[in-house]
Amino acid sequence: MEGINDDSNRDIITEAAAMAFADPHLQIPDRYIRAAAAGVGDGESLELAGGGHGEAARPRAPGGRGRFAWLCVSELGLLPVIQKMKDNTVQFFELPLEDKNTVAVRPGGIEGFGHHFRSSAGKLDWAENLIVQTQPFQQRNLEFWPSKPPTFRDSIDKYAMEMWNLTTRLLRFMASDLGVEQETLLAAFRGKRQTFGLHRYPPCRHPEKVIGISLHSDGFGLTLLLQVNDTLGLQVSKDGRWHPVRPLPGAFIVNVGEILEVLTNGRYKSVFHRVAVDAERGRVTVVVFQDACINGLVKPLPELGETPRYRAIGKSEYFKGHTAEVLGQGERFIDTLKK
Ligand SMILES: O=C(O)CCC(=O)C(=O)O
Ligand SMILES: [Fe+2]
Repeated sequence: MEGINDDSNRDIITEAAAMAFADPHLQIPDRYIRAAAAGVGDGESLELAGGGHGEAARPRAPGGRGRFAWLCVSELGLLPVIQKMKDNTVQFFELPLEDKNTVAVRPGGIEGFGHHFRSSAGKLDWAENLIVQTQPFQQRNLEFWPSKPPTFRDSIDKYAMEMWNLTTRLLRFMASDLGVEQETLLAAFRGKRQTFGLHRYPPCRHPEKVIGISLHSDGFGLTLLLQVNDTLGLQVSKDGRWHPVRPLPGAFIVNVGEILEVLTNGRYKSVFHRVAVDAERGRVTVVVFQDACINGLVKPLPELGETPRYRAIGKSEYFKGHTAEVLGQGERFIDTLKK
């Protein structure tokens, strides 16, 4: 299977990639970024693959407007915080079930440990997850923050802060790309929810019978995904085929959520993805979701100066609609908002 970040895909470099190098506000040192673009979604999407070690490859052929759907940025000096988060996540999942169940999700609840995603694709769900809300600070519910391993809460706290910092850098870059004031985009995300999804996909000797997470697109604004190990699993849908996203050491995968698609009036696309399970090796990921809205509404940024392609909708109605989307059905709630 062709991977979206394979060399064969590296010739579709967009304007946005070029801007990643040019924008001083992003403050990502050149050496940490190699730009590569991948034809995710409609073929114009952008991927920045974080190398972190080698020389930065300059964008080769700036072309069309940058719509970035999938982006990797490397370490940014966060290494100790990232490493601690990875270690503690693995240690948590290795605990006996009774320990993990001290923070078990309650009936009808969202936060906590358990099996959070139910597939409708006729396959067995093969994952365990811990979901906790980390921002706003006042909404933290420490009942669901594991006390084992002992440094876990501190790791989550520090990682939460760093992921918000990274989000603001990315949003500044996106604002430049979109031609709006940075504050316009930042304001849509500032003070909104930040939620952690920690996932473990154990190996399965019959991988074709199980699924880690079924086909879906993310419902929040921005997703920052960190792979703890290099087991393959994440796949992106493009042109009716599934493409594996190969993990790059020291890199995040940044995924555009449906709310960001609406905010950008469809310029950035939210992509369908799913998680397959490996026959031999387990896989662990740390996923951070950043929520966004404009004065309680999900709608295109008026500052874009464009005719809105999606109708405005209240936040709670949006989440009701998105949650009702059936995993694995390949339908997106935001498509029903299109004018
Ligand atoms: O674990 C992964 O690679 C992806 C998880 C994911 O898609 C999600 O949490 O929304
Ligand atoms: Fe996802």
